[in-house]
Amino acid sequence: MISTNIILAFFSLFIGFLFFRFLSKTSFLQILVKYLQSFEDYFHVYQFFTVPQYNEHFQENLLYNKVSSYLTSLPAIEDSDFTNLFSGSKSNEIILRLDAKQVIQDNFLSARVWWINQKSENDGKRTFVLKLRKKDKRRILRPYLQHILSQADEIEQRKKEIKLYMNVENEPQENGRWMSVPFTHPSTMDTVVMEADLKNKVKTDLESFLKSKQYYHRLGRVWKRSYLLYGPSGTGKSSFIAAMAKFLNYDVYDIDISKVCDDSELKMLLLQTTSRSMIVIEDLDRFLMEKSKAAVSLSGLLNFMDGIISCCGEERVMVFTMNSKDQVVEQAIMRPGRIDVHVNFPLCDFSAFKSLANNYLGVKEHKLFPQVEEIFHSGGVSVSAAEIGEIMISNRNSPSRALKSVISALQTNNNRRLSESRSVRSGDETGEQPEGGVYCRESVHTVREFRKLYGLLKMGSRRKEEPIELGSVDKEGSRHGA
Ligand SMILES: Nc1ncnc2c1ncn2[C@@H]1O[C@H](COP(=O)(O)OP(=O)(O)OP(=O)(O)O)[C@@H](O)[C@H]1O
Ligand SMILES: [Mg+2]
Repeated sequence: MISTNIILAFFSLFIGFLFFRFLSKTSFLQILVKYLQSFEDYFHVYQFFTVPQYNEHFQENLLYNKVSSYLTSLPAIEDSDFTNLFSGSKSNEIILRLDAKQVIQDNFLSARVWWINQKSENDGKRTFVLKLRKKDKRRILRPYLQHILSQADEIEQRKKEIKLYMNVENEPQENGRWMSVPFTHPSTMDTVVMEADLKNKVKTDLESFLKSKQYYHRLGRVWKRSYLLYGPSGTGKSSFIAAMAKFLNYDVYDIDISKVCDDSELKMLLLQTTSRSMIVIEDLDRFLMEKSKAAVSLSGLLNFMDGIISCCGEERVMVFTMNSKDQVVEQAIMRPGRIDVHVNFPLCDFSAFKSLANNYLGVKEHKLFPQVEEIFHSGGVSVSAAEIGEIMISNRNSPSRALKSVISALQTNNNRRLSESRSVRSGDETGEQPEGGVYCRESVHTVREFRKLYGLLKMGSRRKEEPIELGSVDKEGSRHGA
């Protein structure tokens, strides 16, 4: 009797095991859910809305294109039983498109809607048909269409090829005072060597700016965000501008202020920029030092920075660069609201060196690394990522040779710095900086820095906007990161 029970127990376990295996290996559950849903759908009243490809005058219906972009971005299209694959405009891009009569489902505000791709058998014209439950229509139709429009805009923005605009002297071009070329700078957020935490903070800041349209409008403020990238020459400021533009997929308007003949032209240049663009003024410190000779006045520049002349307060990011902000006496430039985020670009330290070795030489570890680390930690090294990068590029076929060259360059640099500091101590205090004029200090993260970022993320709750210092700075404006 006991043995029969044991056999029965084993048998039911075996049947149970087979059943679970059947469920996990087949789509039985999916089929069941699908049939249950179709059964439920049977008991609703539906409304249909068509979005034809052309209007009655045979003009293209822009809404059709937007719906098409939106639908191709839905995860549901990947999950449908079959779908069309096409190559996109970029070389490695593959686009999924609905087939004729294909239906896909979308969810919005907890309601289910369906899109049917119809093709007329008579004239081949296409139409998207939106099917939704009558009881949901009043609640979701308008917000859903708005959602489609904004999503489609975002998709278009991401697909757009970005351009670099430069201001030209005297001769107005097709784009007014701007001349444009495709923006092909190879730097990206991945290739710029920078402390990971700092890079993430800037990315988060940019993302949060993109989402803040309503917030800025509610405050009656121009929807712009200004960044100051400062640090010695060759530390990656311009490369980072390119990376930011690619991250946002914004066109870049690079203003050469020496080519601007007066304040009104500067205004004009700003007015001729499009929304969703990045406006760049490099070497702002140089302009400030030579402003008595410059055609643009300080107040013209301040107005420009405030963006008060911007016609409609549309989405713009402004980026300024400086080698050092210590020399800037015009604190009005730095006033909170004019420059919102300060990002420090320090000279190279050991961890930045390791990232460069990884990027440029494909080397993560090497027996010469401890020697390089020792030189960095002995202090007094002042080299930029650009200098190290150049040595690595010219020796890229032999990582060992590249590292030896870096070591000898660091040692020479170190000795030079030592002898210079000795001569300064022995009374030769001319006030001039050594060649390169750059310093190297260890990286320090202050609690304040994190608090500031935290404040930034809670932008909506801040009463008084303050500039945010990303990357801590010591007295000499140097900090390290990788
Ligand atoms: N942090 C970095 N990460 C990766 N590459 C860097 C970095 N800094 C500099 N480089 C390399 O060095 C070169 C010069 O960098 P970049 O022009 O961005 O420096 P910069 O700070 O703008 O200098 P400057 O103040 O002289 O204009 C570029 O080719 C870039 O690839
Ligand atoms: Mg530069």
